[in-house]
Amino acid sequence: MNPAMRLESIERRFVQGEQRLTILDKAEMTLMPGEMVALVAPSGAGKSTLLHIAGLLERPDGGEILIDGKPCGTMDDEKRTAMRRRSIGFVYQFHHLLPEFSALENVMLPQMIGGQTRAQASERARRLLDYMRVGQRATHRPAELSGGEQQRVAIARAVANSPHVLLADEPTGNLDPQTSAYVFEALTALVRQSGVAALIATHNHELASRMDRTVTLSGGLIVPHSFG
Ligand SMILES: Nc1ncnc2c1ncn2[C@@H]1O[C@H](COP(=O)(O)OP(=O)(O)OP(=O)(O)O)[C@@H](O)[C@H]1O
Repeated sequence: MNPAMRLESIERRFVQGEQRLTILDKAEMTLMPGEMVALVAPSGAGKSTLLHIAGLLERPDGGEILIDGKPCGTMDDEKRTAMRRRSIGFVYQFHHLLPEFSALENVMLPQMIGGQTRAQASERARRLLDYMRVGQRATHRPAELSGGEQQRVAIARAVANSPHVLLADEPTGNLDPQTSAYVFEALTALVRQSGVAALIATHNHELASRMDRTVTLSGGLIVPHSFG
């Protein structure tokens, strides 16, 4: 089986005034299809930076990102955008849904941008919203949904184009513990059912311990993390 994503020798540095920060220093990681990996690291360690690089939103200073075996480092911006739309789904801490569109339309949009017809997009969006148990709220706009419902819609949108890699940055970070557990369960079920490879940054050790493995950032490297 080929890895869904492979990070090779990734480097990322920031210069801020006198300060030179090395966030990633020849960092390596392999994500296999269907694997659910927690990324746990202190604030400021570089979790978002890593997710942005893995998601082709930001270019590293060095190294290579392979999605489904295809190297993305030398792709121009247009090809990277196409690869991102086709192969990568994102979930953020705050849902980032488009406020003027309904839940259904929010899940339809990426599919229509990807070339699906309105009817195809609508059918899949309905199925995904039902699966996430927010089907009854399909016509609601984001402001008319609870925080947990917004996140479940955002997860449905992230997987709408059947990505091979799902990247999530604190997906339950702004939810109360009970809602957080509920949203996490729905996310896990979707990951298991779809076979997508998921890398999920979280501060929640309990949720992290329920994933297949946990990694952290140390000395610019991605290393296995164990609790305790
Ligand atoms: N564009 C930038 N310019 C300079 N420094 C940056 C830039 N982006 C991030 N950093 C620095 O890199 C470090 C890692 O930031 P990042 O947002 O990846 O951390 P994080 O682990 O996601 O933190 P948190 O858990 O607080 O969200 C931080 O110290 C941050 O200040």
